[in-house]
Amino acid sequence: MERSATKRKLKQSGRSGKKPKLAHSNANSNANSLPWKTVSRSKEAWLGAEDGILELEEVEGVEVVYEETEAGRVVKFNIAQNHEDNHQDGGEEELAFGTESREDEGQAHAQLEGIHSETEPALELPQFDTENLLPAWQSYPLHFQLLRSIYAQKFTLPTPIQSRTIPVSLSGKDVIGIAETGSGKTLAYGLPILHHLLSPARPSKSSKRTLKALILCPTRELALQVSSHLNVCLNEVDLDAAHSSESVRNGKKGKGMNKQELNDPGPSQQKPKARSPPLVSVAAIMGGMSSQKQRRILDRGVDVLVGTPGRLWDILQEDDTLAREIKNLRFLVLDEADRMVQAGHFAELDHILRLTLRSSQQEDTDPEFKELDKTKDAGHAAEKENMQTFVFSATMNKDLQRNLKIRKRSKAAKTKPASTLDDLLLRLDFRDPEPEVIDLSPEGRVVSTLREGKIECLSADKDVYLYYFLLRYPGRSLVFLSSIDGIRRLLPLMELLNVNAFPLHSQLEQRQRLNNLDRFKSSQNSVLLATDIAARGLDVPEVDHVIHYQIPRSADVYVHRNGRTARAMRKGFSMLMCGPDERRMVRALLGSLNRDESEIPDMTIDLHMLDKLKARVQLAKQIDKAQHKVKKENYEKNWIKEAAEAMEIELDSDFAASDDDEGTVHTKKRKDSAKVGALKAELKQLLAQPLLAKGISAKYITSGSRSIIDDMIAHNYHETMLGVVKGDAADGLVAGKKKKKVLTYEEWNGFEQ
Ligand SMILES: Nc1ncnc2c1ncn2[C@@H]1O[C@H](COP(=O)(O)OP(=O)(O)OP(=O)(O)O)[C@@H](O)[C@H]1O
Repeated sequence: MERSATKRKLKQSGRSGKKPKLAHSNANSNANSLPWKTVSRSKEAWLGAEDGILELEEVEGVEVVYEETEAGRVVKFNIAQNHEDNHQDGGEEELAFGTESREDEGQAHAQLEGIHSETEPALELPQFDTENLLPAWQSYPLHFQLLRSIYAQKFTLPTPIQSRTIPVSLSGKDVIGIAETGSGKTLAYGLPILHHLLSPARPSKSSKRTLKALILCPTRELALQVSSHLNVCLNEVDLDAAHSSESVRNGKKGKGMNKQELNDPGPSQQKPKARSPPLVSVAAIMGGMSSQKQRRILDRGVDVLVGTPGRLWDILQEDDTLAREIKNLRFLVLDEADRMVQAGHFAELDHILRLTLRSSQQEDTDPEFKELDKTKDAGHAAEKENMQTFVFSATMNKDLQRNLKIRKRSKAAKTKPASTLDDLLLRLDFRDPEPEVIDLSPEGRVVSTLREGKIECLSADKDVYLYYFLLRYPGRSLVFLSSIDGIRRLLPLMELLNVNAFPLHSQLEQRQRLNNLDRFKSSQNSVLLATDIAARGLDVPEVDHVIHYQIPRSADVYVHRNGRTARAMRKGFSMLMCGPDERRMVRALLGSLNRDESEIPDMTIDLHMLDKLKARVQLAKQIDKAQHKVKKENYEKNWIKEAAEAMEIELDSDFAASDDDEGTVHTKKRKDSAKVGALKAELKQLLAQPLLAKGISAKYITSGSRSIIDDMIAHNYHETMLGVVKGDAADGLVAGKKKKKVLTYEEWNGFEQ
């Protein structure tokens, strides 16, 4: 049974004592056909604990029956019809990949029976006391559920891109939004979409909910993150817990409100008694996860689908219903659109976008999908006309923005396959004759809270400088390398040096990727060695440093990599490691951002300390080489033997002789591992020795040419490098270079530092 992998049992209902009425399920029914419900998870959950479990599903009121048949023991499931009883129970959990919010009884019940709960409008809409609790959000007429969530997340002020985008989107316009990394673009498009879906229901006769919003993202992590972000806004909020000891009034925290006031917004604004708001279901689909489960979620029907083009196109090729729904979307979002083309999803994205064109734009539509158009009903046709398109990125060139706005779609762009991002975006069929371009990208595309530095060194010395930086400035550091091989080489070195490092690249399994992100996130002093799959959109809170171990291949990549730190107006630091052969690239890269190399100051390096670290790194490299050699020899020998056995051939007498000579082999193996052992012991000793700055005495903290006692008393001593003053990486920048112009968002302070 597919679900047994989770080691959880299906659960019988009836904790209330009443025996549920049972109906035998179809003889062919299997675990997949049961009424699984997805459990809404917190935004952090997918990056959080629980051993990489991404999303949970639960099933209630199911009895497992074993029948002895001639073919053996057969499992059957009986589904209880008494759902009210079932809802009093806990329900069992299972790994899956979709999420739904607000499973109130009526809605879950309706879902089991295939009746959409949007058929009746809500009786009385509850309100939220925006005036007192979120004064800065007062002018945005958002659904109370969203406001409650915004309040619970302590988003006191809308970010600039949110305050510009939300009113425009709510008025029905298409938006092309460009704003710096970490500036809250997800909610800039997410809140208007959710508001529309949560707002008083329009009668719906369909038995299953149909897709209303499609959000396309370039990477799996980003797709999961976006769906989690939206689900957090839909989760039931406990305002008591969210602001237990503090309150927000007039944009200030901690003043003048008590718990009772928070949860009791006044007689006219009581919580609803009769009915919860309409259900909104947000699901994520992406490669690397069970397509069967993702299909099941789609079969149940979702309102908002977040996905990567590759997996979505795979599913679409077999799922005409979904293709039809995409043809009738209410919202289409391209998040980090420019990256999607680079991620090798070009063709898939092109196919998907073609589905969203109106008939008048469809001369070149795939014949496979043309048929689908004939089946659309009048209601869908109206939706199709209404589709709102949102294109968001932190990087989008001005020409493209202008062309998108004036919809410069040449005949060639319509008929030829798209070959560049510009072509692709120009294919978008904006329903709005005047899409709104909101460009808030800062000058030079540098986020105001980001400080930048560089280290110029020989390429062969980068490992030592990196190790120096990581020890000198502890924190959460995201190190970008340009190749997976580079990560594979660097990771064992870091491990041997006791650096808390984890890899992230496309050749890891999805679960490993998420686990590593989780481990990186859960330690305050950790290192993520990543390729550019982590460059876009990833919202890992509080990344202190971004390190460009290798120079990014374009200015956009530099901007997005840097965007993993200094998010939501927090401080952040980015460091370029530049080899002699890379200087030209750095100049070109900064030039294309209208910036000068001299704007990025050098880091000061304590050469005495660097020398000490050099010895450690060299030893670690020796160990790694020796271990690698042993592993390689074993692997090759085994591989040849296995291949020979499989092909039933005899090995060369030399090979066989050397193999037969067990004594020699063992002696060699012993020698090799003794060598590795000795080197490891040597490194262990080196790592145990304190790192002392020049002039510091190891024996007497009050002696030496520089005493560290004062630093110790002031709690300002460096924990690993004794005698070095503790400080941020930005404190280690060589002063006197041209200072970067600091741009401030006067209207938005983000989080408190
Ligand atoms: N109004 C707000 N106030 C404070 N923080 C916010 C607000 N809106 C969103 N955030 C937080 O800011 C962080 C960045 O948001 P988000 O991931 O949407 O940024 P982004 O602009 O899409 O970044 P990127 O371009 O790197 O993808 C998130 O942790 C989010 O929860």
